[in-house]
Amino acid sequence: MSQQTTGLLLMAYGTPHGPDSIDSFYTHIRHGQRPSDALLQELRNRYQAIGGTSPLAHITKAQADALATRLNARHADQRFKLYIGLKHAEPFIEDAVEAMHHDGITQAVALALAPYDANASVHGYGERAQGAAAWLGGPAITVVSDWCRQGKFVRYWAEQIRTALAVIPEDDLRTTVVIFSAHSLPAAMLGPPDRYPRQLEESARSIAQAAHLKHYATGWQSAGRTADSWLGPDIRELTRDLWSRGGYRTFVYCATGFVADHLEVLYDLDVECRAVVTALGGRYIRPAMPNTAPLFIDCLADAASDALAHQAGVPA
Ligand SMILES: CC1=C(CCC(=O)O)c2cc3nc(cc4[nH]c(cc5[nH]c(cc1n2)c(C)c5CCC(=O)O)c(CCC(=O)O)c4C)C(CCC(=O)O)=C3C
Ligand SMILES: [Fe+2]
Repeated sequence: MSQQTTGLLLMAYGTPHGPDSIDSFYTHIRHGQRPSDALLQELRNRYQAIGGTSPLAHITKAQADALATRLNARHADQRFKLYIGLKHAEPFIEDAVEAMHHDGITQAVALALAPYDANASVHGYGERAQGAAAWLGGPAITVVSDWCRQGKFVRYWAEQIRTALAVIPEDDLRTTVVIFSAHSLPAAMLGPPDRYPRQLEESARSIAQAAHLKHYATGWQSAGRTADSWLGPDIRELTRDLWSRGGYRTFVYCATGFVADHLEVLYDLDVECRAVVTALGGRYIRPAMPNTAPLFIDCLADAASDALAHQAGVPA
C-alpha cells in the first residue's frame, strides 16, 4: 500500500518559553499592548511560584509526540507528520501551516489541545489554521472539534475521580464534592449560540455518571485581570458556598477544561484554591491532569481518526 503523508497540526494556547519571554507573551495576549508594570510583575510572580517556568511547553511537545506515534501505529496507509502551532507564542499557528505548505503537505488534520471550544477562543485556532492555508493555497485542513465527547475523555476523568475517592474515609464521602472547572471568559466574548458553558455542563454530567458521583458542581476559574464581567461562579466563591450552604468538607478539583499541568492548574488551583480550602479547614484534592496518560492520548487519536474517516466519507 502506498503511504500518504498527512500533516498533524496540534494547536494550543502557548506559554512563555522561559522567564525572559513572560513580558512578550502577556503583551501578545493583550493584542500587542504591553500590560502595566504591576500586572507584568504579578504574572512573573505567579510563574516564579510554580518554579520560574511553566512545564507546559514540554508537556505539549510530549503530548504531540505521543499522539503522532499513536496515529502512525494505527494507520498503516498514512504517515502523520507533526507540526505544533500556538495562539500566543512561537511557533504561531500560521508558522505551522506555512511549514506544512513548504513541506508539500496537501492534507492535514488539526486538533486543539483544549476540550471545550468557545467561539472566541479555541474555535478560532482552527479558523486561523484554515485561513492561513487558504491564503497560501494549501494544505486542506480537517479540524477536529468537540472531542470532549469522546468516550475515553469521559473514562479518563471518571477513573481519576474513582482513584481520588478511594482514599477518602467512608464517613467523609457524604461531605465530599467534585468541582469541574474550565477557564472563565469575559461574558462579552460569549455570543448567545456559544456552546462553551454547555460543553462544561454536559461533560461534567457524563463524567459524574460514569464515576457514579452523587455530589458535584461546575464552576469557572482563572478569570483575567480586566474590568470585564467574567463568567461565574468563580471556583473559590463556589467552594465557600459549598462549604457554608452545602456542608461539604472535602473538595476534589477536576480542571476538565485543560489537558496539562500549567499555571492555571499549578497556581490558580494548587496555590490559590488550596489556600481557600485550607483557610476553611477543609480537605483539598486535585486529581492528575491528562498530560501524556495513554488513555488520553488514545482519546485524541480516536478523535483524529474519526474526523479523517468522516472527511473521507467512510462511516466513522
Ligand atoms: C479559554 C482559555 C484557555 C483554555 C483553552 C486553551 O487552553 O486553549 C486558556 C488557557 C491558557 N491561558 C494561559 C495563560 C494566560 N492566559 C491569560 C489571559 C487570558 N486567557 C483567556 C482564555 C483562556 N486561556 C482570556 C480570555 C484571557 C484574558 C485576556 C486579557 O487579559 O485580556 C494570561 C494573562 C494573565 C491572566 O489573565 O492571568 C495568561 C498568562 C495558558 C498558559 C499557562 C502556562 O504558561 O502555564 C493557558 C494554557
Ligand atoms: Fe489564558
